[in-house]
Amino acid sequence: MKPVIPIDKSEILKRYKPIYAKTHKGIQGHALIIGGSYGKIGAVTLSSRACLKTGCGLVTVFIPRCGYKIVQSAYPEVMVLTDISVKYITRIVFDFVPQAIGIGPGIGQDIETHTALHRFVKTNEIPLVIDADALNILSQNKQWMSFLPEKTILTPHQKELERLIGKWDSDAEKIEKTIAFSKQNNLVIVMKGAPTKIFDGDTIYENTTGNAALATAGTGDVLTGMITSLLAQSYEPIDAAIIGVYLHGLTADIALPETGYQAFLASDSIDHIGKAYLSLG
Ligand SMILES: NC(=O)C1=CN([C@@H]2O[C@H](COP(=O)(O)OP(=O)(O)OC[C@H]3O[C@@H](n4cnc5c(N)ncnc54)[C@H](O)[C@@H]3O)[C@@H](O)[C@H]2O)[C@@H](O)CC1
Ligand SMILES: Nc1ncnc2c1ncn2[C@@H]1O[C@H](COP(=O)(O)OP(=O)(O)O)[C@@H](O)[C@H]1O
Ligand SMILES: [Mg+2]
Repeated sequence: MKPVIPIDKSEILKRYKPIYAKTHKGIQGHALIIGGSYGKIGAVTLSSRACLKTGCGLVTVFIPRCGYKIVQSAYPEVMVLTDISVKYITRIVFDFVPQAIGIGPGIGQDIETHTALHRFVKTNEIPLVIDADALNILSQNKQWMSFLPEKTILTPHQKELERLIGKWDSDAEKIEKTIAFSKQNNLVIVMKGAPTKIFDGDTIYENTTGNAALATAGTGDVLTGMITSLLAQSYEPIDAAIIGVYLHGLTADIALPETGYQAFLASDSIDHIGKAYLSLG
């Protein structure tokens, strides 16, 4: 097996592109975040704010109708498109071309959402990040994997990973199965945990930032927004995954002296994205 590559500051500086002084929102990338369902609009709200705070120029969310006022009043900077259905996503339609799409936070597993996801993956060619319940739906329909754009980024936590690749008996077997899954389907796998590992075939990266403060609701939704943002800003999928995971962990390291482990919230992660960027110099 190849040596595991640590994701540290030097690895990030090889990939990070500082902002061009004459840039404008029209070339900073337009990201689309698709997700939310009745009671889980918070997931896509967090994701969309994290996406903006990570630097892309425009962010639109596609959500069920029940989330319209929630997202619009929480974050006026985010644009909102709604499904025809009130509580779940049933048909994904949008009238612009995003540079990247993040799908899954809070999307739920209604049967009509399965159909909507199937229709979406069959036709979508835009760089993609898949998380949460969209991963769980994909796990139940593994034949859809062949529709995904190459190097689509999947961000499973351990349970979601198990649903995707099946159970393992040891850490070594988990790694082997994840490499095989990444290779077979030509995917970037962000295996979330402590620490998070990223698989690009048999090349494995291991994050050096982050701490137990991140063990709280919505931090994964934040990560999805951050990686989608970087993808929309024209980073290669592997670079978007690596920089996203590093900055996300760093938000918790920077916040820790202020919040301690217990009082840290996913929103604190978003609030510290700026300082995480500044630490890159
Ligand atoms: N405010 C919100 O609206 C929130 C919505 N969420 C959404 O809720 C839906 C369900 O997601 P969940 O992940 O909670 O549910 P899942 O059922 O997918 O996963 C949680 C289960 O996995 C187990 N597990 C094992 N190892 C784990 C690990 N390392 N990390 C996390 N869980 C591990 C947990 O104990 C639990 O049984 C998703 O669509 C998600 O986006 C969550 O993100 C929480 C916040
Ligand atoms: N003990 C820990 N140390 C470091 N990172 C952690 C720890 N616990 C959770 N995380 C990170 O927090 C995030 C949790 O994601 P996820 O389980 O999808 O949360 P949610 O679905 O609630 O948004 C992942 O990025 C994971 O790596
Ligand atoms: Mg999650």
